[in-house]
Amino acid sequence: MKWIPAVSKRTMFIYFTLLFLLYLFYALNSCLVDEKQFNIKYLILKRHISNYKSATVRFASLLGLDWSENKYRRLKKQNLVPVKRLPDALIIGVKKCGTRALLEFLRLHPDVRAAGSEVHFFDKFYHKGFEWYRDRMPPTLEGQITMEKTPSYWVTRSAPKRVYAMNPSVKLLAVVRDPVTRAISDYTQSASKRPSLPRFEDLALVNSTVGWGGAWSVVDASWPPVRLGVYARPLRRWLRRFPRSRLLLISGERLVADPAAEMARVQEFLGLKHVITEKHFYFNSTKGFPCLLKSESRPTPHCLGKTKGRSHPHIDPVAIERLRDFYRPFNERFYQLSGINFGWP
Ligand SMILES: Nc1ncnc2c1ncn2[C@@H]1O[C@H](COP(=O)(O)OS(=O)(=O)O)[C@@H](OP(=O)(O)O)[C@H]1O
Repeated sequence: MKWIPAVSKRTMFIYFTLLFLLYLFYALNSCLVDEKQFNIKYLILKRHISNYKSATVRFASLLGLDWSENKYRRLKKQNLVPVKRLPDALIIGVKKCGTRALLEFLRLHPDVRAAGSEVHFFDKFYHKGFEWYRDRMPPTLEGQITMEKTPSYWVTRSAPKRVYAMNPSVKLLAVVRDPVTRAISDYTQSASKRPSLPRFEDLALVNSTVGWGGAWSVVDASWPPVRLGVYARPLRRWLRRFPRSRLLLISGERLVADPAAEMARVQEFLGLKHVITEKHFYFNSTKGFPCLLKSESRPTPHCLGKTKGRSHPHIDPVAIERLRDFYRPFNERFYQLSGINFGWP
């Protein structure tokens, strides 16, 4: 203990004061937080910072009255730790109308997080329960929207009731497209998996093997690619459970022709800040579709996958005309029910 007298009382006092201040700083456990509690990307991955230049930053003490709480719980209390939640919004359909494009475009928004693949909870896996469903969702911060898309919900009879049971105020989105093009797109997908599939015309029209334009050529309304284009029926089912204001119908054609304008409607509907604009898209003339300049997963320009925006086979114009005649009254009913004239020929 010979060294003690070498240190003056004054120096000891300074040392202890410094030590105490250090302890105090640790105990306060201060950290920088984004006041708008925006998102994991900003706080954790440190991406998209440019989007939030205006976000104010403050020191937030994590010191609460309950000293027993650890730092993780305090962060969680301030909603700074992402947790898995049931969806706030669902893309319920319609198959081959542009549902993937809509989801990928929405994912550009920092306040939207979505399950990557189709979950099929309300049609195939409902028996697994809501905990199973929640577990399929990406973690989100408070204020972020959790989403998933499964186009078959649109035509699943029990889906409206089941979705309502999960959350009666969930927001629903459905993309619709000219049912004739939709049917061809649906057929093209099947034909890509089964090259031996008969011609579209032979499946869409019955008794149509001899010459086009024969009076006997009738549309096979039971063939799924045709049946799915009768939008009025499923719409009526959804509207029995949900008010019209809770369902946004998106034009598949406009999503291709003017993605930014359509995404403005979508962001408005979801109560999101208008972050997705023209500057996110470019038109790829080779593909013939709008593509993304960058996204969450890729920093360089890219289009949706090979299976989106396929070229369609040539279809006999007479078969097209038959289908148009078939759909016309159903389309009219759909326009009436939805209150929107999509202007399909
Ligand atoms: N930006 C962009 N890029 C590529 N494709 C686009 C885009 N926007 C809409 N579409 C149209 O989306 C059609 C596929 O629809 P879905 O994504 O709903 O298909 S699926 O039901 O999930 O299989 C797809 O149908 P096909 O053209 O038959 O491939 C496209 O017409």
